[in-house]
Amino acid sequence: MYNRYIPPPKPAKTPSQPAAAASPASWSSSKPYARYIPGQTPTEPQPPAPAQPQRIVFNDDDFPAAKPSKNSPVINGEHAATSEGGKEAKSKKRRRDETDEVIQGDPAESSHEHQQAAEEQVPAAEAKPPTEDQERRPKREKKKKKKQPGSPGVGAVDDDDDAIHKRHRSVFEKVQRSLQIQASVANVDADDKEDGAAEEEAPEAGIEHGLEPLPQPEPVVTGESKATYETLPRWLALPIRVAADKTQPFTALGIAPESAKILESKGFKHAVAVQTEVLPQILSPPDRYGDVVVAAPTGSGKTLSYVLPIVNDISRDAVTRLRALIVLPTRDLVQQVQQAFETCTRAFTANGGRRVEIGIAVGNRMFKNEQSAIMDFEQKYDPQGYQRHAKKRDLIVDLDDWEAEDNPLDDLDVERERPQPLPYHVIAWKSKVDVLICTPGRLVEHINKTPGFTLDYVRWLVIDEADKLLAQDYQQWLGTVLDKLAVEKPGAREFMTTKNSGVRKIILSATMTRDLSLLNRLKLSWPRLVVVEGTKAGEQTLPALLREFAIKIREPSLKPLYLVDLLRNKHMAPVNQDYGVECSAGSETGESEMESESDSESDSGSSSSDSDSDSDAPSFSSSSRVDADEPSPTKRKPSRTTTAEAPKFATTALIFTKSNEAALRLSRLLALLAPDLAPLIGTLTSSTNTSRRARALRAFAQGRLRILVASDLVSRGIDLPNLDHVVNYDLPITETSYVHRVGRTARAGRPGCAWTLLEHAEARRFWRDFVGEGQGASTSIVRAGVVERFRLHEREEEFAEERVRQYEAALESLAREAAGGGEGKGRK
Ligand SMILES: Nc1ncnc2c1ncn2[C@@H]1O[C@H](COP(=O)(O)OP(=O)(O)OP(=O)(O)O)[C@@H](O)[C@H]1O
Repeated sequence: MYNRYIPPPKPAKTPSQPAAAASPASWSSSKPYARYIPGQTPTEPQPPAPAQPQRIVFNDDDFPAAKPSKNSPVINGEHAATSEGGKEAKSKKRRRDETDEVIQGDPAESSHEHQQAAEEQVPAAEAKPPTEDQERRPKREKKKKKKQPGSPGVGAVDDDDDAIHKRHRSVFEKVQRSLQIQASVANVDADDKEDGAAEEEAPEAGIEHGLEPLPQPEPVVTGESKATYETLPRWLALPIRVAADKTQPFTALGIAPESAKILESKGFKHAVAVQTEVLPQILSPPDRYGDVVVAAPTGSGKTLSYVLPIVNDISRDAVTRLRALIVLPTRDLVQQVQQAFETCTRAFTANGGRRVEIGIAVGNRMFKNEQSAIMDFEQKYDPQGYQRHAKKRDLIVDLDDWEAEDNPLDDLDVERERPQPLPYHVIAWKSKVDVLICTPGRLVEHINKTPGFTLDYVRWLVIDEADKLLAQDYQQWLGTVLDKLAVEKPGAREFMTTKNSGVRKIILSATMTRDLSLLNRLKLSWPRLVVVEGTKAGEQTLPALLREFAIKIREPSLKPLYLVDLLRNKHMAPVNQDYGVECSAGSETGESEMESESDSESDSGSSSSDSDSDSDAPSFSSSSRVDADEPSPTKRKPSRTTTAEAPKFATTALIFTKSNEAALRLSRLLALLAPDLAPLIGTLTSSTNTSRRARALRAFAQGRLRILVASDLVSRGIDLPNLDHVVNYDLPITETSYVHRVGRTARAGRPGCAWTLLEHAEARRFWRDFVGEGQGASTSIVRAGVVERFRLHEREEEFAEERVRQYEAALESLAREAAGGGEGKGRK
């Protein structure tokens, strides 16, 4: 900021004063700096004219090259930045400023001056500070002269000399102050370095150069206040909780006694926890309506909780129409749920209800065959409709001659393949099924391509394994289906047991998402969330009777040998009563040892495993068909391999690998390393064709296969009756995946064991993310017990050389087979 000084009125000058000052001698003064003197009036004696009479010019030597500065003020229309000559040049500019302009009071400028002045090294003796008035006066006078160019010069020159002196003093004073400040700053820095800690210096008295800190707003105080509102919708924040051990007779839940009796004969004596809450939510008229979301652990009986009420409802309808859509992520699950529906249908038929027709839609058979399995037609007399049809058909015939490649009416190909009506008749389509159980992709295909396929009458939509299906929206299936379900046809969606109409959605998973953006896509109406007690939002609860073990793999290159040893270990024993042996983990003495368990007596090679199974355990899985021509899994014989002696592998195990390829390879390697187990090993991958998979599952249920090597294809939903052991040969990627994998055992209130093989690099992740142990650990998995560390081998030297050689030979053999020449190619 520049303030102009307004001096008091100037006294009149005597004629003698200006003459001396204006003489040429005064120009050659020894003073280092001279001052611009305006042109003289013609009446006065003229001094020898300098080259540039308007201004004193300084030698370039005095001002080495300087960089332009944008802060430099404009002088005579020429920016100071254009002058060259380094810092001295700035001084020059500054001096010009001082003589040509009155510039005062700008602290920043003042600071700049200090620096310049310091560089000039002016003797301290001259540094007597003038008063402010003295300092300003010459400038003011100079201004005045500028305004009156013709005024006499001698007195003015004297005044100017004084002013110059004063001005110099002012500059020197500033230099002194500046030097003092620099010295004090340097001292502080030195002290700081010496002490190793910065100490607060008392503020330097004197000029602050306008560097006071800007006023700052008050710091925001971040308290630990809690939100006064719930971020989740009410139905999600306040679920309906049901105790895990709750049971109730089916009759108390609205199931007719005759049906309950049939269910009991199938092994379903009473409703288990999740069913006790979900059945009334769906069955009871008329106050209960709206959608139901179910989050309950693996193997807790979620399937029956929707199958029973849906069959109960539909069995009251007189006509077969597509009333229910059940969407599942895999074909194997579709077949398994089909079995559950068949079982329940029998129960309700016994009660006098209409037989509910069940259909499936998966990608493992010809689409045409599937179409004809779910849709039927009849000829209906309708002359007008026939006319319309004939017109359309003629159009198609004409188009047949049209050989354009991009025939815009190619869509009518579908029309061509339709059955043709009799004269004066039309084709009336009708559904052959009441319930369609399907994978999402195939469902969309039927919606788009199957003549007469309509969702107009659908009033139940079930999405099982919902978190998976929502996360991967195959062919935008959900949007397509919901759009179709939004179509209202009067009376089409009326429920038989209530006065309600519309579509009811049942959404289930053991690892239900709480992601609202995903749940919102379901367009739920009046939803209720049912959870089994103990499950909190975001938690994934493991079955209560599951025991988990972790095995350290010291030599990852020999991992398959560890697996063989685990399978042969005495702790790898039957844990379900079908085999007549209690859970044996940690129950035997021998070379293997449970690190955290004391041993107790039991014999994994118990002869009781030879006896026929006599369990009442119910099951409706595809692998346990109850067809007349096949033995019931609940009455199964343990195995053809079971003899009077102890079986080679008395228990059952499902081994998970990271990929299809890994599963196929491990399966073959196991057979090579343990030839005696080879006939008991099966493989389940998505690259195995569906009928083979179904055969393997059936063989497993019947005990002909006892070891299944699988990819994550079967990690969800698959119900393998009496599966004793799950082995994580490869560590799963997510907690959710772990929960589903190990949840293949310890189902429906039975015990089971899960074994995880851990290479060194995986151990940390496992204990931290899946178990919740160690620094920074956190897991969403909730377990009743602890994960036990299990040591397979006692000796330091785990595998004898001979075994390692055998292993290498097996690997070579595998490589030969992979190259196409091996014998074992194409096995199970
Ligand atoms: N009321 C019941 N009484 C006895 N057993 C039952 C009952 N309900 C279901 N089960 C049995 O429990 C087992 C697991 O049932 P289900 O497959 O429905 O579990 P789930 O909760 O769907 O598991 P996942 O989440 O793994 O799919 C099945 O073998 C089934 O036969």
